[in-house]
Amino acid sequence: MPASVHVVAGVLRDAGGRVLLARRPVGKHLAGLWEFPGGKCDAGEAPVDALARELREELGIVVESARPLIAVPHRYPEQDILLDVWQVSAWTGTPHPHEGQALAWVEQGALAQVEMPPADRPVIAALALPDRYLITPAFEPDALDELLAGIERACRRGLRLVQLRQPHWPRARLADAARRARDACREHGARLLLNGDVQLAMVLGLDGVHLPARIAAGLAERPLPADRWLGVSCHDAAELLHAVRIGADFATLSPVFPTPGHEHAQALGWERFAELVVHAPMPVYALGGMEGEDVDAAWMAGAQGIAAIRALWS
Ligand SMILES: Nc1nc2c([nH]c(=O)n2[C@H]2C[C@H](O)[C@@H](COP(=O)(O)OP(=O)(O)OP(=O)(O)O)O2)c(=O)[nH]1
Ligand SMILES: [Mg+2]
Repeated sequence: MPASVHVVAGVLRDAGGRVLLARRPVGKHLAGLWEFPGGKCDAGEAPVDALARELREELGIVVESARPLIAVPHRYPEQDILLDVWQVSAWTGTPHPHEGQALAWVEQGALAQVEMPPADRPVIAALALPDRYLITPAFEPDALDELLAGIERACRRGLRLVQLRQPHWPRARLADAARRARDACREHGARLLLNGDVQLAMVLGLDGVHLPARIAAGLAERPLPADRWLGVSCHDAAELLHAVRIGADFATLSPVFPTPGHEHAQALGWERFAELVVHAPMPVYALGGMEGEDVDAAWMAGAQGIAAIRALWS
């Protein structure tokens, strides 16, 4: 089988946060579909250089600053590609269609309705997810108020994705906590996922669920509708593959570094983390021993960002 084609593409946003899409010209692979501008890396060309060249050729702009967003391996009947998408945060010049292609600035929330190539699905998820994912620390059931105060504080500090995780709480108490956490998160425009309990998450109208690997392992298909978020905890290549199979929107992969309570687990390190993530066609958060300042390292290793308990709680 031929090696996969490395394709780089850029996400450009206007002042209102809309994203630039280009229409693939007639006669090309996937003609007529809307894509993030970009194209194939030349032999031996670094991805960041290919990105700059493609955006100069196709749009007439000069990239000043960019960082990796997500790389999606995808198998088309015609060829395998690695769709390597970058967030372009600064450029000079004004994007013009240098190759006769139609251009459009599209609201982030409307991207899912646009006809894009199938490889772009996970990119839309990556754009909708933040770069920090808070997992709540363990509390005693009688410390519900303290837990909620912490969630409030986290939301006020700008956290926009929260996993409520209290695996040992009685269900009624957990339901109380989830209801109140849901309202607190909503008020701040943050999303709340419940660890482990699909049914309770649906009954309470939460934004989604996060499944431990052992629960995900027992599923053959996605356990909740497409309009909710499904995250899965993964620790190796097989678990990532299974998460993709059951239609997860994103995963955590851990432990990147050793953490208290998980001393027995072999830490991956960034290098192994990156090797695993590049095969996963979904956003993956780095988890395990993360500090706030690890976000950049996580991006460079192909992650969506970091997931953490301790570092994002206080
Ligand atoms: N640029 C881009 N390509 C995408 C996206 N999604 C997706 O599946 N692709 C696929 C379509 C093509 O098979 C491949 C990109 O090839 P291309 O034809 O645009 O490459 P290129 O710009 O270098 O054009 P050419 O010189 O080969 O004509 O990646 C996307 O969002 N942006
Ligand atoms: Mg192109």
